[in-house]
Amino acid sequence: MASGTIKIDVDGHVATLTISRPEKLNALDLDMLKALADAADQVEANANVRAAILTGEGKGFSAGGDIKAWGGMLPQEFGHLWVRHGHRIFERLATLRMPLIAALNGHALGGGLELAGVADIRLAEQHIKIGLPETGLGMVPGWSGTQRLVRRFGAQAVRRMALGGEIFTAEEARLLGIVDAVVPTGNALTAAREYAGRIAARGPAATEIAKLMIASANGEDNGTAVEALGSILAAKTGDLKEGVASFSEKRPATFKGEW
Ligand SMILES: C/C=C/C(=O)SCCNC(=O)CCNC(=O)[C@H](O)C(C)(C)COP(=O)(O)OP(=O)(O)OC[C@H]1O[C@@H](n2cnc3c(N)ncnc32)[C@H](O)[C@@H]1OP(=O)(O)O
Repeated sequence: MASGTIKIDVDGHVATLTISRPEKLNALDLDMLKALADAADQVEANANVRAAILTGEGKGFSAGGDIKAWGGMLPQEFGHLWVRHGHRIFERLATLRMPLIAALNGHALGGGLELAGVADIRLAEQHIKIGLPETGLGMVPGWSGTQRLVRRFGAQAVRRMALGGEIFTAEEARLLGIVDAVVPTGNALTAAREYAGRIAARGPAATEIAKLMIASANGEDNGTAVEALGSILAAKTGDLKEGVASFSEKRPATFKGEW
């Protein structure tokens, strides 16, 4: 039986994904990773969705990777099943076509902060704790805490959390640029819905394109954003229509250079 689920609710142009394993503060094990990937696929397949929200059920956002799931894992399993697999799923979420807002209703620690880090905007309730406590367990941050979070939050903030074990309040995290705004306890989801409505009212195609361009400028994409934009552009040309038609009609293509 799966350990927990990701609940999906779509309201108008906004999808809300809720990490639902409240009795373990939404700690993430392999089942939960799979559920996150499935949820990303579902939301992205819905052409009506222009903004998404990620939040947690109960009092946690996510207390990170499920420490108890590590028991008995061989080092190579840890590397492949846990870390590399997690990378792929976090990358899937970071590259959702629509902006993603993390509504931090509770603590975001370790893998929970790495998960919050895939979002485009982070809104945190005032009482929550934010940190990367892994080295205190004899482990390193493994779901891009030393990579994506360094690019997005800056190396110094990550050094303080990962090397010094500092746990930040929401306000400290805001001052460091880790979260974008602090809201009263109980208000993260409402604030995220307001922000999502603001995004959804803007040009959806332009917003998607801008998200790709920002990822590229921030060195997050290994060139794939340029490839995605180039494919969209090529797909709109008359040349593609002619190329596909010529293939089906088994004749040489006659290109007119139609953009
Ligand atoms: C690649 C990724 C690596 C990682 O992410 S490593 C993990 C990094 N995260 C942490 O080190 C945080 C671990 N959790 C905590 O330190 C504490 O929790 C909190 C400070 C977040 C909250 O403390 P309190 O409010 O007292 O709750 P509670 O009784 O400790 O937790 C409630 C239940 O949730 C389980 N739980 C919490 N975090 C995790 C976790 N990361 N992995 C597995 N289980 C977790 C507990 O064990 C317990 O469950 P039970 O009632 O059955 O004992």
